Amino acid sequence: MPNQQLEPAPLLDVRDVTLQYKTKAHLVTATYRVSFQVFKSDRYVLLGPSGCGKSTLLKAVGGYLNPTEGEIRLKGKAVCRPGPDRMMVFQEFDQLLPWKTVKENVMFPLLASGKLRGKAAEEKAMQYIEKVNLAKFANHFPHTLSGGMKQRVAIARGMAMEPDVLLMDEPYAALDALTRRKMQDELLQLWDDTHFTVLFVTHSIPEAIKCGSRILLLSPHPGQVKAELDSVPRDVHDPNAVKALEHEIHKMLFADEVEKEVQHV
Ligand SMILES: Nc1ncnc2c1ncn2[C@@H]1O[C@H](COP(=O)(O)OP(=O)(O)OP(=O)(O)O)[C@@H](O)[C@H]1O
Repeated sequence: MPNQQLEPAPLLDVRDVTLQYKTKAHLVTATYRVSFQVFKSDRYVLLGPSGCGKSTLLKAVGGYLNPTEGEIRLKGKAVCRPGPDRMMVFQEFDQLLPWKTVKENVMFPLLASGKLRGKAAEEKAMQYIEKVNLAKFANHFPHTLSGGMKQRVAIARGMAMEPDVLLMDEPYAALDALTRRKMQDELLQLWDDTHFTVLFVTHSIPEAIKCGSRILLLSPHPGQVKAELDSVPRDVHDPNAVKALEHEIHKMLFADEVEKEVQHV
């Protein structure tokens, strides 16, 4: 038998996906024929200007919105509804249940989905609460935590389900710059520990380069794929390489606007 080198199958395959919202007065096309593939352990970033459909794409991968055109497959199976194999972390701080402690919040989806029960759910929850450095706060209620800590609980809750892919919608958008940087470092540390697969939405170019391994650039509304790039590998500590990629991405994202501006002059 010839020794065939097979390409690994993508974990997530988004193919020619057009997403639309039907309102009473309008039909809004959020993305137009977007395709990309996410492989196991990718830190895959959707990057683009406000309104280009990043959150809508994430919602569709989450199964909350079905494509008008195209198809989304996870491990080869078409996505058509939400499922515990895709856990979503939102940007809002108040995504935790205020009447439950940190531990109870993290246990909640494990119990509600029937994935684990009793002591096993508690142990799994504690394992991830420790990973996000909140063991001391396991019995605290959300209102006693800072915004960054609440966000870590939300991440622990998503990760405890051990989904095939963790979906994060601008998870740090509402944090101050210092906490944001700390949270980005923590995300990367968690990734070093567990190599989870994450699909991450941001409109920050530096955040995409820092946190992502692959970056999909989307055009302004309606979002179409402009390019797909590798980020700067994390073992390359050359600030010039980062600056050069930032510049390249900026040029690609805003090239049309520059052309328009030039025409106006
Ligand atoms: N529920 C909705 N009903 C109608 N139109 C919507 C709805 N949600 C989003 N849109 C529209 O779809 C387009 C894409 O929105 P989306 O929120 O996905 O963009 P985004 O890239 O995530 O933006 P941002 O970076 O500002 O969060 C926008 O034109 C938006 O106005």
